[in-house]
Amino acid sequence: MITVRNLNKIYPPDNQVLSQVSFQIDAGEFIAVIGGSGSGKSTLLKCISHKEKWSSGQLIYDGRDITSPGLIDRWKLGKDFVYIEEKPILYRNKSALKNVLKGRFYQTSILRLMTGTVNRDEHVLGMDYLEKVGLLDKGKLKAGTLSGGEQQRVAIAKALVQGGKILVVDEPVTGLDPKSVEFILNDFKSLCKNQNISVIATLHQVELAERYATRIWGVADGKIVLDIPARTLTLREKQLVFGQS
Ligand SMILES: Nc1ncnc2c1ncn2[C@@H]1O[C@H](COP(=O)(O)OP(=O)(O)OP(=O)(O)O)[C@@H](O)[C@H]1O
Repeated sequence: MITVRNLNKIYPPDNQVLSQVSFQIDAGEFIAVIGGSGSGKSTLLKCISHKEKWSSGQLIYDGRDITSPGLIDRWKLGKDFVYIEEKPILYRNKSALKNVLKGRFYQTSILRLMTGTVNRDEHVLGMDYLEKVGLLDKGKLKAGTLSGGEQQRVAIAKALVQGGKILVVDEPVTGLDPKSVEFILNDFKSLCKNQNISVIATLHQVELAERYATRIWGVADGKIVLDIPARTLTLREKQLVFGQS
């Protein structure tokens, strides 16, 4: 579904953060990205989701080379690839439901976008997605009053309403309590399995990557040095990714 060849990212003037990164991603994969601090994980995620401009590299998506996307390709990239940051940007004073429905941007008329009105069908749709992430009873609450884990789940529901096919999520469970961690990672697992969505998420705890993901990427010095189906890593593999300690 996605093929990336020789992706390079250089921050000016000469900080090469990603070097010659190549990979393929299939629909339905849950890829956990692990690696030491400063190894380039976030930069890789931002490049995959086109939040950051690439310095060079080739991108093939759904069989089309869109390395230099035109207007329509850019629209498709914006709809299909959703980047969710550690602390998702939500409208804090708007309800969880209204935040989720912001994902309808790509399907809503300009008039309704401007007036912010929500019709019955949209209301039901938004509540359906809130139910999928276990927040049915929180739809009316202001996003700013929700916990960190609940805000993450609102952002996930919004991405699903948008019709996102590739969720790129930076540190989705950092700082969350164990119950929220389990909820979110199980949610990713079932989205991949049941809806063929691909999830690429950085995880700081190797055990979580081993337990929940289908594939593990280990990043060191701006390269993917480990790319394996998820399983318990050997000591040697951990050393390859994190160095000797
Ligand atoms: N906007 C930027 N401008 C210049 N350099 C940057 C920028 N963003 C990241 N970098 C550099 O890229 C390198 C990798 O950063 P990145 O955030 O991708 O690492 P990371 O593996 O996600 O780290 P962490 O686990 O600590 O979040 C760092 O040396 C950082 O200073």
